[in-house]
Order: sequence, then C-alpha cells, then structure tokens
Amino acid sequence: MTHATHALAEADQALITEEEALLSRVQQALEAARQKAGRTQENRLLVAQLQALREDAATAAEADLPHLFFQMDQTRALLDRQESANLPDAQAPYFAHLRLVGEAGPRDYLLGRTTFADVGAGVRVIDWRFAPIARVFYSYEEGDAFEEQFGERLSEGTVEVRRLVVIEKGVLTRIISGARVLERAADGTWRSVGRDFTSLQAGGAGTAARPGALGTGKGVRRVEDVFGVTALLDAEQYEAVTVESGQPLLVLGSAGSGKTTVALHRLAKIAFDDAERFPQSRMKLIVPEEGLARLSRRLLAPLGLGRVTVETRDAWLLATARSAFNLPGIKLSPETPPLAARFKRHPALRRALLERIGAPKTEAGTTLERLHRRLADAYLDRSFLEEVVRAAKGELPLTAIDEVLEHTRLQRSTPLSKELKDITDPDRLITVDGKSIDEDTPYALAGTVDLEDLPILMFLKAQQGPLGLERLAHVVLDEAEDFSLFELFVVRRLLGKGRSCTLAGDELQQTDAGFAGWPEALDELGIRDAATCRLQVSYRCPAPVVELARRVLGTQAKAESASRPQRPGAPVGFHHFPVEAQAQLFIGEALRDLVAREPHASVGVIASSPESADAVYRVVADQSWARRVKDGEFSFEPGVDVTDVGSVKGLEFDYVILPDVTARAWPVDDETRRRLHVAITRTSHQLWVVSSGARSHLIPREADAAAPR
Ligand SMILES: Nc1ncnc2c1ncn2[C@@H]1O[C@H](COP(=O)(O)OP(=O)(O)OP(=O)(O)O)[C@@H](O)[C@H]1O
Repeated sequence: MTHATHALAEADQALITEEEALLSRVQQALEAARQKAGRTQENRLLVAQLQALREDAATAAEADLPHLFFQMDQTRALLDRQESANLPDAQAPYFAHLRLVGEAGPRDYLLGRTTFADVGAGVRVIDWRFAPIARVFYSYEEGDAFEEQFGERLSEGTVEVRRLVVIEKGVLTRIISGARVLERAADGTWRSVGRDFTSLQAGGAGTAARPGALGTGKGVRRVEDVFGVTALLDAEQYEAVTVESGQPLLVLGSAGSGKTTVALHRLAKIAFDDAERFPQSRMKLIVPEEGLARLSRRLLAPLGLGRVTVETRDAWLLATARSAFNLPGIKLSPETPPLAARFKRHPALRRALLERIGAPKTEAGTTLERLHRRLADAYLDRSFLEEVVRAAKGELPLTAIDEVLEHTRLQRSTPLSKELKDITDPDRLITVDGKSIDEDTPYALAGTVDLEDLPILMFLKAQQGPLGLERLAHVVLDEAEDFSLFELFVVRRLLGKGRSCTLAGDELQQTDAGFAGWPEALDELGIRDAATCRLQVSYRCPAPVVELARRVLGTQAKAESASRPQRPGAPVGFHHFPVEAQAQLFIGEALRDLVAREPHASVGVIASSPESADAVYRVVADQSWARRVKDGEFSFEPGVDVTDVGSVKGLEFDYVILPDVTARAWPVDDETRRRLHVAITRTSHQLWVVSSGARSHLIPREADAAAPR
C-alpha cells in the first residue's frame, strides 16, 4: 500500500509503515492458519459434500434447484464457520499494539478478542481478557517501566510501544500513540490530527460548534469499530474489570463515567477466566428499563456474551415470583397508583413489615393467595400505614396512606364476574364496544396483585423456608439505585452463598423511589465487604453538559462524587419562545436541517412525559427518520427518537434536545432535579434546552445571557 503522506513527519511515516507491515503479517499468518484448518477431516467432508451438491445442480431439474441451492448455501456457511472458528476476524484482528522490552529483548503483542499465535511469523494476538499482558497494556503508558507477575516469574522491562489501532474491513485507518493521532482518509492518504476520544469513537470530522446551531459534524459518517470501548478502558476501569470473580463489586460514578462498560467487561472477563463456574446460562443482567435492556444486549454480543440473559426489573420480578410460588401466571394490576408504588418500595416498609406480619407458621401459609391476603390486611390498617409514613421521615407524603387504603380495597373487592354470577348469558357481560364488563372500571383491580408486591410476597415466603429458585453464578444490577430493599433481598436469594455480583449505580440518577443508601443496599445483599470503585472521568458528556447537569442537581450534587469531564465540546444551546407551538416548529426545522447534514447522527428528543413527547412528535411525524419511541423500544439506528425521560436511563445520543423545559413540566423538587439530570446527561456531543412560556427554574439564570435569541 502506498500513500501520499503530505504534512507528515518522518517519524509518523515510519510509524504508519511499521503498523501496516505488522497488519499485513498478521493477515498472512491468519490466511495460512485458515487454509490449514480447511484441510482438517471435517472440512474435507464438507468440501466433498459441496462438490456433490454442485454436480447434482448441474444435472437437476429446474424445480429442484432452489432446494439444492439452499443446501449449498448452508454447507458453505458451515464451512466458513469451521474455517474461521477460533481465529481472530481477519477484518479487524486486533485493536492495540504493545511492544515490551525485557531481558530477552523486544517482543510485540497485539491485543484483540481471540488469541492467535504464529511464532515463526512473529505474530502474537492476545485476548484482551488475558492477564498479564492486558494488565500491562491497560495500566502503563508508553515509556513506562513495568513490573508484573507473568505466571511464576516476575517480569520487568519497559513499555516501548503502546498504540491503539483501528482496523476497518481489513484496512488500517487510525493509529493513536500517546498524544499523536494519525488518520487515513478514504483516498488512502494519511494525516496527523489532534487527539480527541470522540473522533475516535464517532469518526466525525468535528467543526466549530456554536450554541445556536445544532450539529458538530460528529454524525457525518459512522465508523463500525468492532472493538468499541474495549480498547479504551482506563487503568481504573480495568482494575475494576479484573476484581476477582467471586468478589462482590460496587461500581459508582457519575453519569457516563463507564459504569455499564465496566460491569459488562467484568462479565466477559469472569466468563473467560472461569467458564465452568460462571457459564453464561447462569449469569444475568437486570436493569430497570426496557431501553437499557436492549442496549445491554447489543453491547454483550460483541463481548462474546450473547447467551447471558438481560431482563428488565419488572420482567425478572414476574418470572421469579411465578417460579417461587409455582404459578403459571399472576394477575397483575394494570398500574399501581404512584404514591402506593412509592410506599411499597420504601425502605421504611421493609423495616416495619416483619414486625407487623411475622413469618408464616406453616408451608401451607406461604401460597401467594394467603400471603397477599395478610399483606392486604396490613395495607388496610391505617395505623400501620401511619407508622410507616412516620418512619419514612418526610420521604412519603401523608396522602400516600389514603391511596394505599383505597387501592387495596379495590384489589380485595369481589370481582364483578362473581357478583354477576347469576347472569348466565355471556353476551350480557360484554359492553357495546366489545370490552369485558369490568374493563376500565375500578372493578378491573379486583383480585389483582401489584408488581411492587411481588418482591414483598417473596420476602414474606422466604421467612418460612427457601424460595426454591434456581441459583445464579453472577448477577449484574445496572442502575442499582433503582432497586428497592425487597428486590435486593430476592437477588440475595438467587445468589445464595456464591455472592458473586456487580452493582453499577449513581444515587444522583435515582428516579424510582426506594433507594435506601449504598450501605443498606449492600447489607441487604449480604455483601457489606464488596469491593468499591468510583470512576473519576465522565466520558460521555462534554464539559458544558457536565456543568449544566451539576447545576441542575442543586445541593444534591456532591463535590467528592463528581467525575471530571474528559473533553470540552459544544456549548449548550438555550432557546426560549413565547408559546409552545413556536418551540415545536423551531425544533422540527432544526431536526430537518441536522438530519440532512449529518445523516448518521443519533438524536434524542427527550420530553418530560409521554404526552409531551406525542405533541413534539407531531411536527416531524411525516419524516422517515423520525420515530416515536414508546416503552423503551429503541432501534439504535441513526435518526431521531422522540421519547420521554422515563425511558432513557443508561442510553446516549449524539445530540439531545429537551423540548419542554417549562416551569410546569420540570418543577423545583429533588426528584425532578434528578430526572432532568438524567435527561441532560444522555448527550454525547451537543445539547439543546428548549422552553416556552415560563422556563423551568431548574435552569440557571445565566442561561438567559447565553441564549442566542
Ligand atoms: N475509558 C473510556 N474511554 C472512552 N470512552 C469510554 C470509556 N469508558 C466508557 N466510555 C464511553 O462512555 C459512554 C458512557 O459509558 P457507560 O454507558 O458505561 O456509562 P455509565 O456510567 O453506565 O452511564 P449512565 O450513568 O448514564 O448509566 C459510552 O459511550 C462508553 O462507550
């Protein structure tokens, strides 16, 4: 490969030549290995089979051809898979180059996802999960002296070369060595560019960004870097990833500091180190929202963890309760009133309940029906409810009491079908619009159980004996601040004595009631001795976004827990309009313009509520790139997702627009502060805050001065 290398220093050119020669050597060695694998017994059979099918096809009747072609395709796919099994992907075989100089002289190592060696050719690709080479890569800089235990012996030396390399479709396109970044353009020429992690990730050219204009050039083109963030883990993240597999781990850090990244890479490392003890089928990731569940599945697959189950908290609770109570189905209430839900998740209830109800005396008393009746008796006891609200010390309003009482009464009432049992004509039990007679009436609640009650019922059952659940080898709870003590109690039962788990969380992103504090959470899980790490760098959000997010939190923001932004970035755009319709039209225009300029960008329009999201969506509904995302059903394709703050935990978008930052939608209270903070911190490149009428008082005053209109 030859290049015009204008404006490149000699040293840069030498570096490129060296890396290209290395890649070429690896590709040749891989090709040789592939061919050798192709000559194995099994492959010979497949090749023979393919040949026979080809001969059949030459003489077959036309009607038989589709079937024969199908078989040929399948055999060819099998052959491909066999040949490349356990070999690195030749299109992107590694993501880093390390040269260590020790007693035995210099030695090159390449870090990738699959180990491969051809010593004769001087090629050593090492799986990133393989210590100690990986430890040297993640923990030392170029030029550092290192000292690590390599098996039995202590190895010392210097890190002569530590480079990140991006290989796309078999072609080397970027080399990052310390502060030096070299990039290959589409025409094959190389140039030297400044170091910017975001350009590494998104591949954007980067243009001067102003608050009044949406777009920074980051979504112009897309780079499918198969190794993604694995190559970029910092030393402290790697330290957390490599915490011993049996040890419980709590990963803390502010929004976008890489908590999910660490938790998922830890899973990959554990599965690699001890596949027998930690088979994927016995590891589970539980997250509070559907959107994050979908994202996590996408992130797990390239880490080789496609068989780890990812469940939302609600789906997990229902499946676990069905199994604990041995029931094929549980009739859930369509929705728990917000204050009743908050009451049932509060730590004060966890403390008061056992005293009130006590353990069931016999196994017969542990059916869901009987336990639910006893629980409902407690919920119908006003003095008990008052005691819990008092113990909550202001975190539960007094009005929660009446809401719990009323809701429980409806749930314990006699179903309408029983009251109307004398009516024998089934048609008379259907309304004119075809619905069942109790649908959309308070009677629909009769005989139902709230989702929030499921962990409580399992907690009560467990006081009598085991829950009979299948044990898990490792559990990851992401957004762990959204799990109640009762839910953590059930997780503890799933883990049994193993205790191997990873909690990733940030108390400042707590959006579901019930967080008791980290010491209490660890106590409930029986892992008070968990290793704890606090991630220090905020990778997702540029500095202006981090600053706004901090200010929105008000006094809840704690200096000691703040991660520092890793890069500057576009200023936040504040846009205020007299009326809502103007704001919406403005957003519609800006989106059209942005998508035309940056077709590969991901944009999140994050409203305060589903209703508000519906209203904004109307202005772009006719555009093919606009999606109204409900219930977390994100596709993660380029384009615009119009959604609400209740669906975006753990997600990120290149551009975020908050379309309705009004005083009514975002009032001043601690919970709203945290919700707005979550919405703001979804931004990876640029944020716009749009308001109309009276702007939310959560937005600092100086924003007026910064506003471009
Ligand atoms: N060391 C790193 N270098 C560069 N980018 C990183 C690094 N670690 C994580 N990232 C990127 O930062 C973004 C945020 O990471 P991640 O989602 O893991 O953070 P989080 O702390 O779980 O966020 P949230 O609090 O919103 O759930 C992702 O795009 C991730 O790929």
